[in-house]
Amino acid sequence: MTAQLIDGNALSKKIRADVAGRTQALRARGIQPALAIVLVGSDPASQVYTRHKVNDSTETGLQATLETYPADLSEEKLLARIRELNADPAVHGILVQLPLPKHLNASKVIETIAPAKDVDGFHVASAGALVTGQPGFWPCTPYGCMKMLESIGYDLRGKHAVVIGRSNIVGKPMALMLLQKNATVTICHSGTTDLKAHTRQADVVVAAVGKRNVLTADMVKPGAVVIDVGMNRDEAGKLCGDVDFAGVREVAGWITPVPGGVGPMTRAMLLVNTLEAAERAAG
Ligand SMILES: Nc1nc(=O)c2c([nH]1)NC[C@@H]1CN(c3ccc(C(=O)N[C@@H](CCC(=O)O)C(=O)O)cc3)C=[N+]21
Repeated sequence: MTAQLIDGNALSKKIRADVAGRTQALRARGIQPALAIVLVGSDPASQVYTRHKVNDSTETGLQATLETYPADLSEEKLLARIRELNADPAVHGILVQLPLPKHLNASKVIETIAPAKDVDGFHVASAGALVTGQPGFWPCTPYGCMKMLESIGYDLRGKHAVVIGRSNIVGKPMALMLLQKNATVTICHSGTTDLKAHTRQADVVVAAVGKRNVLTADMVKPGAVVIDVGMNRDEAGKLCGDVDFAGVREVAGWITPVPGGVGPMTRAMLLVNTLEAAERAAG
């Protein structure tokens, strides 16, 4: 059996079209949804990513401004700028691109963003809202993974989901989202003994480690859904995920590719969150 592909490019296109429609409706009410992206330093990858985010936004009718600051920007100045953006009623979403230069305390910076504008979903208040099921913003990557499961009509109730990775921005929120949909959830990590024993039981595996070949065919139950959050490069410099795609696709029922899987969905969910922030502000 060869797994069916969950096409993140195609799904993100649908989501962006929906965002564009809702954005038009807001604009007709005189409200222009707006995202402020803050980039500190000149890391080339971050420059590419933030440019993508601006283009995605503009294409869907959202307004996005990219503010670039020198790498030696003081924390005091960055926090002051965030407070200004918090207070600006024309700005609905604030995204501070990560990683930040080392002299800046990333948690302090994120906690300074007003939770109502935290479209990345990284603020502790957003994390708390996810834990308790209250309205807030969900981190874009796991949120996008949930949309991928939804797109194939997958009912998580009673299913066993295994998340590999426990980061604050992917693994932990992913587990909570799966739990909210009534899956039985296991979180595996670097301290897990016998990872394969867990993944072989799983109906759904989400690989979010940041290392190649974390999940190979022998670790997957036939027919399982495999979601690959990884973003790595192989020895030829080609973008690849955490999953041995060629092997696992022969065993799994569904699989997400890299590129063209979770990445485009992450970007789409940022647009959804920004629009949602503007809709909430509009009442
Ligand atoms: N505050 C903050 N929020 C973020 O969401 C954030 C961040 N900082 N820092 C960096 C990471 C990385 N990230 C990506 C999202 C989508 C793709 C993406 O669309 N990838 C394409 C491939 C792009 C390529 O070819 O390089 C794909 O998988 O198909 C990549 C990377 C968001 N991040």
